[in-house]
Amino acid sequence: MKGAEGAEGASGAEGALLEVRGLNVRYGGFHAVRDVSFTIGEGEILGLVGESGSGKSSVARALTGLAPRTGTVAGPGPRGVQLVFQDPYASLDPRMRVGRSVAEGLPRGVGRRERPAEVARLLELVRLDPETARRYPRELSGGQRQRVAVARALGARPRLLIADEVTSALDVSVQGAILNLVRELRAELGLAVLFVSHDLAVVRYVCDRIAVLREGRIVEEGPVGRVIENPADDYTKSLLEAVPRLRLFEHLC
Ligand SMILES: Nc1ncnc2c1ncn2[C@@H]1O[C@H](COP(=O)(O)OP(=O)(O)OP(=O)(O)O)[C@@H](O)[C@H]1O
Repeated sequence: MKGAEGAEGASGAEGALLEVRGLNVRYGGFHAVRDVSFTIGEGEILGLVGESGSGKSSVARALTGLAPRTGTVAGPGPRGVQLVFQDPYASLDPRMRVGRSVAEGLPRGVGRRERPAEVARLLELVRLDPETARRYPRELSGGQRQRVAVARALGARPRLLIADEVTSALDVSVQGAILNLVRELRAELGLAVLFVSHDLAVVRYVCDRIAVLREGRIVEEGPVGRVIENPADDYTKSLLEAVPRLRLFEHLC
């Protein structure tokens, strides 16, 4: 539901896919996310950055109902937003073949007979051989496992993917391939992404805009180039100074 305030001049709010206003997350007496507001447009990739403990995962989890929240979240319904976590080792059931894990993400409307073809389509979408369906997670590399987790999330045909530190558990050599996959999925499916990461090099490579979170509040938000080249906030500057390898992914562009 759109707020009644109407034209308040917030850039991008018009026609936004997701509109978050005054989001708060409290764990008992601890106030982890404080009055956070942002929008994500159709097919847009918004980076959410900040140091450990700044509240990034709490925002991601609150948007998918996994953390307690107050505030307004207007956007796609529950199936329209899917979350992919940092650790594909933990998010895939080790006793389940990949095909079954991916099939679990499909809506009920997909009949039993259509499922194998749909699973194959999803595996191809994340650049995995459909034969991968017969394998177990332990037989795959970390990058392949993360692709399986993305395939499962895509089964619900989301309009927004929340990617929470999806490259952090991977070798640097594999990170770029997963980042390229995120960009390709946006181009092919028009998927919007909330890309949560502590790594500004990663965020710079994949995002259109970034929002910087500090102690639960957004201290700066804007186009990724502007925020990284010319940060307005001292905290953003200190985050940038802590990242010695900002150019890492440029060769992939
Ligand atoms: N379930 C919980 N109960 C109590 N406190 C929590 C809970 N989850 C997170 N917190 C606290 O909320 C704050 C924000 O945590 P959150 O995981 O959202 O931060 P983050 O920026 O994602 O950090 P990291 O990158 O280390 O995961 C931290 O101080 C954390 O200890």
